[in-house]
Amino acid sequence: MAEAIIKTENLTKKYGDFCAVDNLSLTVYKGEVFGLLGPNGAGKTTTILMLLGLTEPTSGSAMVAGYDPVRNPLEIKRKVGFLPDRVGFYEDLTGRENLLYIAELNGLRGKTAERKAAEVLEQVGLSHAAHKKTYTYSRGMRQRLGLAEVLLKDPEIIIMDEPTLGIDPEGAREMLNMISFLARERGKTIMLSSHLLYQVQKVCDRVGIFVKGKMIAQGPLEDLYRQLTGDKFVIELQVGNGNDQLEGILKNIEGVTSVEKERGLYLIHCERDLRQRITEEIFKKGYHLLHLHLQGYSLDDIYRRYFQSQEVVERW
Ligand SMILES: Nc1ncnc2c1ncn2[C@@H]1O[C@H](COP(=O)(O)OP(=O)(O)OP(=O)(O)O)[C@@H](O)[C@H]1O
Repeated sequence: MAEAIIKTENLTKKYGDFCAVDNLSLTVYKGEVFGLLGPNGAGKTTTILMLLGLTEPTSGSAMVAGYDPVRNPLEIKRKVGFLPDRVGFYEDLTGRENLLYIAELNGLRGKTAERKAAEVLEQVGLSHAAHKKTYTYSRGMRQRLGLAEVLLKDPEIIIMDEPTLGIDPEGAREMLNMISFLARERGKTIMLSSHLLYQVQKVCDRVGIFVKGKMIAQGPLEDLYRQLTGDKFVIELQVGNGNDQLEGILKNIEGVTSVEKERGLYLIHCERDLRQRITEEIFKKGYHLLHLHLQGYSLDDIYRRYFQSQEVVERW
């Protein structure tokens, strides 16, 4: 069975009467990428700060890599690397010099420190900029240098607050690839927070969805999607020459459970992925296919359903 490496029970943080994190109970397993997802102000950063022992919970408890962040903040600092959403450096030093400084603070010196700095710079794709002063770095480069700093410590767990925020799409993709690599190839456990749902969904094994301090759902995206829709598959179809018979034709396909029509788009609910079968049938009947799409386990779909329907949010 997978080993829990982060576990919180009824973790709560109040600022006066305002509850920033409300009875959070979550488990993150060793080696997984867990996404803490939700809009701005949902309580993601506050949760991270509690896990790092940087702010005390009002009530509830947390266990991170076997330690209680309130009682053992130094152990947590040793085991957990943290990449904040804005990383600070000594701007007049080069990337490499900044790393050597951090290496020294972590007890690494001389050739060992230099070797390690070169290694992590290589890992984050910054070798070419190692000798440039950090004030010349772009935001994406700063994030990568921040990650290099984290990797110097070789932590068991890496927590990242909005790792792709403000980075161009190419840079964001590279950052996400690095996250995947660190989890899959290096066995790191990664928790990241984000409100950029479509971006991070590809790398997260499981996600927790946060709204107004409450975690309203957690699990693999696929499960969350199924819980929400109750369907296994929904296929969108649009044809150029639809007529009254089409709905009946679609309903008659074996495996189709129901068909809805929404502004010229047919939503075909099916027991399995019937795209090929549907395509064959509509061609056979002489319809012109304009659009055929299997609604995926997209976080955007989940986000829309949870957040944009005020009714649902209130119910939760
Ligand atoms: N020190 C504080 N004092 C009072 N309220 C705070 C404090 N820190 C955070 N909050 C409030 O707690 C709520 C949660 O903030 P938090 O930063 O955890 O959200 P978030 O999900 O990380 O969002 P963002 O991405 O915008 O940082 C917000 O409404 C914020 O204004």
